[in-house]
Amino acid sequence: MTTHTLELEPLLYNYLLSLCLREPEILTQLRQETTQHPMGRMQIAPEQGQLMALLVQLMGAKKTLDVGVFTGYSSLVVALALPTEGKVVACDVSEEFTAIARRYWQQAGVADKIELHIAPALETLDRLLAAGEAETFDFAFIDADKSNYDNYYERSLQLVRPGGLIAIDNVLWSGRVADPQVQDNRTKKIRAFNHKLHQDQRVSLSLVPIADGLTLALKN
Ligand SMILES: C[S@@+](CC[C@H](N)C(=O)[O-])C[C@H]1O[C@@H](n2cnc3c(N)ncnc32)[C@H](O)[C@@H]1O
Repeated sequence: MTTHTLELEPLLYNYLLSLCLREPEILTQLRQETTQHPMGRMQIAPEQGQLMALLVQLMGAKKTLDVGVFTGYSSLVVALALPTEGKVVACDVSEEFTAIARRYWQQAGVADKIELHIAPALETLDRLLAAGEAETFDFAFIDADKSNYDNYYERSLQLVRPGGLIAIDNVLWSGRVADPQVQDNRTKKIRAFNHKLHQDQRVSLSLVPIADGLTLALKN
């Protein structure tokens, strides 16, 4: 979901973008088209996408998970950073949103790297585990329905190899997690999830205050 990095003043945020962003034209086109979409705010921020691409490159990742595709920014930015033989297993429930993603994957020439599963992500992740794919993934990005974050995290923790990375989006939830007055279910779920990860000795942890907050959990 797009939120400007932290509460940066627009002047500083635009400065940051102007000096850090190296967004390929195809991603700029996708971002601009998605901005016009009624649900466009669900798209990740471009500086966050660039960080994810850098992490994938740094790890030499080949096999990745994208939980929550929408119009395809996160899957496309990762697919572009993968080697030719790389693969993204992408999960979403919406044919309508992912039709846009598919169009951009084709245009970018990475459609054959991306395997889209239209089904509740939990079912897809369980099918991957049942098919013996535990510990075969290098990287997972979690950005679907917040009520299932813990389930997606637990499945991803089984699916990534030791030394694999799980990135979880929206963990700062526009600041609502820090406001004790906010007690809706989604906020409470994210808050509880953040507490759990803080204690979770199975991973090394960093909560990166980029966009809407991106937790990085490295499987020990
Ligand atoms: C925040 S958007 C993902 C944004 C995307 N990562 C990007 O870079 O633009 C969340 C997506 O999760 C999908 N979603 C919601 N519930 C889901 C579920 N149970 N299983 C799989 N996908 C789901 C929605 O259809 C939506 O496309």
